[in-house]
Amino acid sequence: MNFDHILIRYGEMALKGKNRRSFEQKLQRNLIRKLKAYPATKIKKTKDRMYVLLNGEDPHEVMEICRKVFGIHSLSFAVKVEKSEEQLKEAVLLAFNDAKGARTFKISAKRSDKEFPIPSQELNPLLGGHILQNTEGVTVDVHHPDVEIKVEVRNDAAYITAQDYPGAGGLPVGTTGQSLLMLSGGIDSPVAGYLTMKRGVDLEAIHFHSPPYTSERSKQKVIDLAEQLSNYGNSIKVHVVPFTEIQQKIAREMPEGYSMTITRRMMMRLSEKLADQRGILSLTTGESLGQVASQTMESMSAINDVTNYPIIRPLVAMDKLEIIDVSRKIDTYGISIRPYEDCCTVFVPKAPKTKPTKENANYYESSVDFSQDLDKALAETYTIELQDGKRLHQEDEFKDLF
Ligand SMILES: Nc1ncnc2c1ncn2[C@@H]1O[C@H](COP(=O)(O)OP(=O)(O)OP(=O)(O)O)[C@@H](O)[C@H]1O
Repeated sequence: MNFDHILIRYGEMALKGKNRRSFEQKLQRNLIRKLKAYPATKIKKTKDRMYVLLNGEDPHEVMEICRKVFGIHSLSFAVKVEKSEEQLKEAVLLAFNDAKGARTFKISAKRSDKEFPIPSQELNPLLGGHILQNTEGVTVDVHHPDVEIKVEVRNDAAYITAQDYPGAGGLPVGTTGQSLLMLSGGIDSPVAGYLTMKRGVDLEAIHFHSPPYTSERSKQKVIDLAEQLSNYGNSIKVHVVPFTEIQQKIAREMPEGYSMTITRRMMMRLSEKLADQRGILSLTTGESLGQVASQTMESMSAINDVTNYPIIRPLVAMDKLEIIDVSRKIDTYGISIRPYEDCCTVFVPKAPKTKPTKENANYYESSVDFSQDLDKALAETYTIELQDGKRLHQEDEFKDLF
């Protein structure tokens, strides 16, 4: 005997009133897409739940994928069996054994089929006794069990549900619009992307690359990060912007103390232009208050001054250690700490202004025309697409988008 379906419980989505139907449909579509490699699976919706029918696919592999899909509060394996004592016993033991390390359990049986000869009060000790006989060092705890096994004897069959696995939470990706993630090779921006997706946002990413100062390997690192992020949402297009000439011009013609602020302002301008071309309504960054010179209140104000776009900063109130915890959980940490330089670290001034003003930045920029450089960088931008942890398209397939 093995589990034949996975029960999916919604979280916050259940609160969404009138929009609930469209949230459910999005979740269903996202699940179907993520489970493409398991073609026998089917998704079934009932009034307040969803089920993945496994039809012989590996339960644990499918569970791993479902646990990364946003919009799910918790999941459990379940098995449908004939209404016989033998089958019920086998099924509860299967459910108990799935809860690795559980030392205590509780059976909660319900019998809606009153024709079934064993009443619920008798089912609990009967099935519990079977688990006790077939395990060692395990006890029943009806108040705080490690695992609660639910048994429902219905008219058509009996259903046994095993332990709860926590889901990824949040809202189904694609229900709250799109954002352009400014993705560096660092620890923070991939985490910001993950948390933004968790709020139901579909991501595209922009990366500023400065060859030969930054290497192919540093670009590859960013692609690997986006690839990893694509496991959690829809496909992610990474737009790679050649940024060398702009950075050289800043280094040549702007006061050194302001070069970092002005570099960021150019990145913002380019990101806004690209988002606008793509019909995307917000930007997302990995900025967190107070971490580095570019993230003081004054810096953020001077950088933000060049755009009216809403900027999502999911990390703004998080500690570095909290950010690292998330990056470990989502498997981006190992990629982020590869030692390849980012364009900002290559050109970093010895003493960046920690309290720049927008007035000064505007004044310095007004003496040099950057508009053609920005247009050129955008015209030479190319795109790579990642889906479900794999690269989808070659770079030049998207050239005609710009
Ligand atoms: N080369 C880049 N391409 C795209 N976005 C970038 C790049 N460099 C920085 N950013 C954006 O600016 C934000 C702030 O960068 P900064 O270098 O100040 O901070 P950080 O803490 O090092 O961030 P991260 O860990 O994400 O690199 C990043 O989180 C990212 O969103």
